[in-house]
Amino acid sequence: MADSAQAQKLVYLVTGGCGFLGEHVVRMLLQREPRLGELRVFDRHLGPWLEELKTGPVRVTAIQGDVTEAHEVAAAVAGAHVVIHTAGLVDVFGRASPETIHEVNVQGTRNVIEACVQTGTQFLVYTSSMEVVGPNTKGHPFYRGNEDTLYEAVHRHPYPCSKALAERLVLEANGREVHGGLPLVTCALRPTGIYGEGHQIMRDFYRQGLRLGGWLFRAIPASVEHGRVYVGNVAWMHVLAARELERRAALMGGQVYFCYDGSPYKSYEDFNMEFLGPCGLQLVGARPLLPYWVLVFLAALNALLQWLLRPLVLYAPLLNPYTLAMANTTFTVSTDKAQRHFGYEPLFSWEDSRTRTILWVQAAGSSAQ
Ligand SMILES: NC(=O)c1ccc[n+]([C@@H]2O[C@H](COP(=O)([O-])OP(=O)(O)OC[C@H]3O[C@@H](n4cnc5c(N)ncnc54)[C@H](O)[C@@H]3O)[C@@H](O)[C@H]2O)c1
Ligand SMILES: C[C@@H](CO)CCC[C@@H](C)[C@H]1CC[C@H]2[C@@H]3[C@H](O)C=C4C[C@@H](O)CC[C@]4(C)[C@H]3CC[C@]12C
Repeated sequence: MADSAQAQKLVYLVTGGCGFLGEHVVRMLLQREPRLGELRVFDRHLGPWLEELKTGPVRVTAIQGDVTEAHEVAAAVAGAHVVIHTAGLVDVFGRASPETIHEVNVQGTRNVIEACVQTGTQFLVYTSSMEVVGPNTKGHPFYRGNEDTLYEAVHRHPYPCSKALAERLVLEANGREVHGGLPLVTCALRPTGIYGEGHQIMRDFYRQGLRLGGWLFRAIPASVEHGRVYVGNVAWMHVLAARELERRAALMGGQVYFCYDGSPYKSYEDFNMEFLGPCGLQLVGARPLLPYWVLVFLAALNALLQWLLRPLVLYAPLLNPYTLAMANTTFTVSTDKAQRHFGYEPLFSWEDSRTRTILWVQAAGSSAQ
């Protein structure tokens, strides 16, 4: 007799499935979801690596589409059992306009929810962000916080504003009746800063260090702790949450979960050195080389230049008032809610996550030369 895993094959849709996190979610589903019958990968830009997945036992369907186009989303969602909505415009550098960020992150999410309701898809996992909570614009520390920790969430930047609005839409949609009469079950996962294979900012820091002869210069005090999580564990948490939403709908529906693992709490720069150090870079200075007010001045200058140059050229450096505030504010998470609600335990140890990331940085760095 066929067991239940064989009896019911499910159709999953991953929006943003060709992004940094999305690719890991896609690969994780193929490796670790026994009930997977078809995997739809929806993205504005499809990756060539998808081709190699099409030869495996699970049907992989690549769909080029835009989450801001409601009809494209509805066509992709129709017939899917589960949607993992990870597509988003991640921009804290001022590359995209606030309107575009809102359109993709908020309207795009609204389109996904409405598509679920119209077509009868019952389970929706949303990739939110720690930034729906903080760090806030006042620089208040969030130290080993959990989902119930009181914190003054004050957003001004378009990216966290959009993620907070989108998360609220997803949570409020929990319980809505979908086509066919069943209730929609939703939850939101809030990763801290994700790292791992495919992390473009890490690669950029590496290349910058190489250009500077192997040196990086400390700008942030080592005492500021920043939460980070390995991409493989974030992907695993999505797969588990999606799997358990059906069985534990009453418990998980409408809930948020911080996404975390055993990665050490460190400053943003010291954490990056865990990977960049073994790749030959050195971080100069036990303390920041420039006084904080100089960084504030440089960040403000960058913002001014960005505004002045906008009609002519896109000037979007790493340092701006928002990224400086983020890097300079302690924000760390410590929680067992995901473990209690759906049995999440990190799949990759810190040592494993570190080794995998180092190997990737080395390969990404050498391919750039
Ligand atoms: N990177 C992090 O540290 C981090 C932390 C917390 C949460 N997140 C969230 O995780 C998700 C994935 O982030 P990422 O770091 O992998 O970013 P990414 O830019 O690598 O991936 C996003 C993907 O979404 C796709 N996309 C963007 N606009 C689209 C549109 N209009 N229609 C269809 N597809 C579109 C992109 O092509 C890309 O493949 C985002 O929702 C982000 O807010 C990221
Ligand atoms: C002042 C610089 C000296 O070296 C350091 C600047 C670092 C910043 C570029 C990054 C510091 C914190 C990062 C963000 C954080 O990890 C969490 C995020 C949440 C996620 O939803 C998207 C990415 C990001 C905003 C991430 C972006 C880069 C930083 C601001």
